[in-house]
Amino acid sequence: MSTDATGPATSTPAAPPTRHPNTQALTIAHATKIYKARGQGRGARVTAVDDVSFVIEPGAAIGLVGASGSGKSTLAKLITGSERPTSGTIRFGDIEVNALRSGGLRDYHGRVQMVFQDPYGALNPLHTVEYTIMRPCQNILGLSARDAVRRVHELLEIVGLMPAAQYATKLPHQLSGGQRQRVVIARALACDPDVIVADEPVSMLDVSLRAGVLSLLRRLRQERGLSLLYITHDLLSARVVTDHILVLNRGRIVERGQTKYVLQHPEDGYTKRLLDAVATPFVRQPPAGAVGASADTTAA
Ligand SMILES: Nc1ncnc2c1ncn2[C@@H]1O[C@H](COP(=O)(O)OP(=O)(O)OP(=O)(O)O)[C@@H](O)[C@H]1O
Repeated sequence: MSTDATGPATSTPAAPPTRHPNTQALTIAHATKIYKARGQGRGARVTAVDDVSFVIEPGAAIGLVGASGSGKSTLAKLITGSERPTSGTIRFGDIEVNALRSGGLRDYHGRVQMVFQDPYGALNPLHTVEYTIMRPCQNILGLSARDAVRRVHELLEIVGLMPAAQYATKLPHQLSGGQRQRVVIARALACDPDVIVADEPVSMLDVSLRAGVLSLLRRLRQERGLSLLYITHDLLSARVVTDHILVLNRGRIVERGQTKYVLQHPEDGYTKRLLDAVATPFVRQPPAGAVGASADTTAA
């Protein structure tokens, strides 16, 4: 993986699928993040993440679930290296994320990619789909312009935007929310990451578009061996894409285990309240053909 972000390497051979099996675990050990509290006077502090430890094994899909303000996004920022923990460590294989500086951090971002909540704000309205996805192919993988275009088309097909040529020339405002989120996911896949951290990736989408994006994430994980950290306040969607779940309350993990088991047998009162806030009968016994069972891969 190139550390040179100055532009495409014109002598790079044909754009191959550069996927290599991910063998690295992402290890979060005793991570704590304390901020100065906003608007609460001098010296006031808020502990956004409090002594959190877990491991994302290669190919695992972990759900990080909690109500608003529980610390989910802060934890995502610590994992992607955009914030440093007050104490504790984040490691990817033998890489200590907190110690990375510009070039190392750029390489790390090639391996651990983020998909944000807002597909409307995540894309530059002036850039075509092709240009948006090409840039990481060139900057991080070092592909030539021609090879990057080829890879863009391959990625558009992977995320179900077909025919790729039709979508490549579009601007964001010409796409639905679900299609935009697929472009965001294609961009995240462009540099062939090992891990995707998806922070509420469907919460801003119309309900009718959510199933398609969730099944895409599930399929990508199965087909490409990606590890996934799926962050949400919505236990139903976590059930669709994750095997294991961590429940976060006020920065602390209050419950963890297999997703299906935790949803059926919650032990912590906070998890029970989160579950009560959704359609409990659905969680316990999903009907055939429900969102969680959908194999939809259409470009919603
Ligand atoms: N930069 C910051 N400065 C001060 N406090 C912050 C900062 N970022 C987050 N916090 C506080 O840390 C706590 C956790 O916030 P965080 O955004 O991580 O929660 P969240 O679970 O992602 O919430 P939401 O689902 O609403 O996005 C909150 O009390 C929040 O106000």
